[in-house]
Amino acid sequence: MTKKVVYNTNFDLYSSPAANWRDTILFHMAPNPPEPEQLPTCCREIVTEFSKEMLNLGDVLFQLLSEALGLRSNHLKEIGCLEGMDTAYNYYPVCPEPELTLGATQHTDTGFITVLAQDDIGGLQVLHRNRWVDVPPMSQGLVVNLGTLLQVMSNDKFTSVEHRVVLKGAEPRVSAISFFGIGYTLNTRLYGPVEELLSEDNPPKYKKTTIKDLVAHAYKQGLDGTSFLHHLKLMD
Ligand SMILES: O=C(O)CCC(=O)C(=O)O
Ligand SMILES: [Fe+2]
Repeated sequence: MTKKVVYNTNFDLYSSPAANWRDTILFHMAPNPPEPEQLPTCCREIVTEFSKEMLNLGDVLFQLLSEALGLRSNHLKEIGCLEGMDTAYNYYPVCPEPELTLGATQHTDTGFITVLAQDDIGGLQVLHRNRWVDVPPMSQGLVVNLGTLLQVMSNDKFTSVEHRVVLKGAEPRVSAISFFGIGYTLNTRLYGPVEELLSEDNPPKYKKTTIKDLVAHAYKQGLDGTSFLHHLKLMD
C-alpha cells in the first residue's frame, strides 16, 4: 500500500543531476485521506484544515480554468482533476554557501495545477522571457502554477510555468503546497488534449498518458531542469 505520509530530503536524489537544499513532508490527502492518527500530532489539525480549504479552492479554480478553455465549467472536475490531491510542506534550511546551490532546481510541476503559499522570506522565481523573475511573497497571497498535464490537456493553450527556488541566505524558508493530480496514481483515466478543443486546425500535439505513467517518468527524470513535455509530444 502506498504510504500516506512521506518524508524526504529530495524525492529525486538518485535521478536528478543536483540535489535540492530542502526537506519535504508530503501527505496524500485525496481521494483517500490518511486516518487522523496516521498524521503527526504536531500538525494533524492544520494539515487536515489546509487540505479541506485547498480542495474547496481547487473546485473553484478548475471551474475557472474550464471556462478559460471554453469548456463547460464542470468539465475538468468531471474528468477527475479534483480527485487526487497531495499537500507538501517544504523546509529550506539556512545554507552556509547559498550561491553554490538552489532550494529547488528549475522545473515545471507535473500535474494539473499547484497551489502554493510561501512565507515572507522569498526565493520563488519564474522564468519569463528567458529571465528569472522573483515572485515576491504576499501576505495571504497564493501562487497558482499550471502543471505539465494541464498544458497537455489544453493542447498548449496554457503553458506550464518553469520555476525554481533560490536561497536568500540568512533565514530558513517554508512553503505549503497542494499538488492536484499527481498523487492519485490509481486513477486509470487517460489524459491527453481535450477532444472538445481539437479540430482540423488544432490537431493533438501530445499523446495520452495515465497519471501513473507520467509520475513514473517524472520520478525517473527528476528535477533536471528540462520539461518532460517532449516525452508526450507527438511528431509534427
Ligand atoms: O517552495 C516553493 O516555493 C516551490 C517548491 C516547488 O516548486 C515544488 O515543490 O514543486
Ligand atoms: Fe514546483
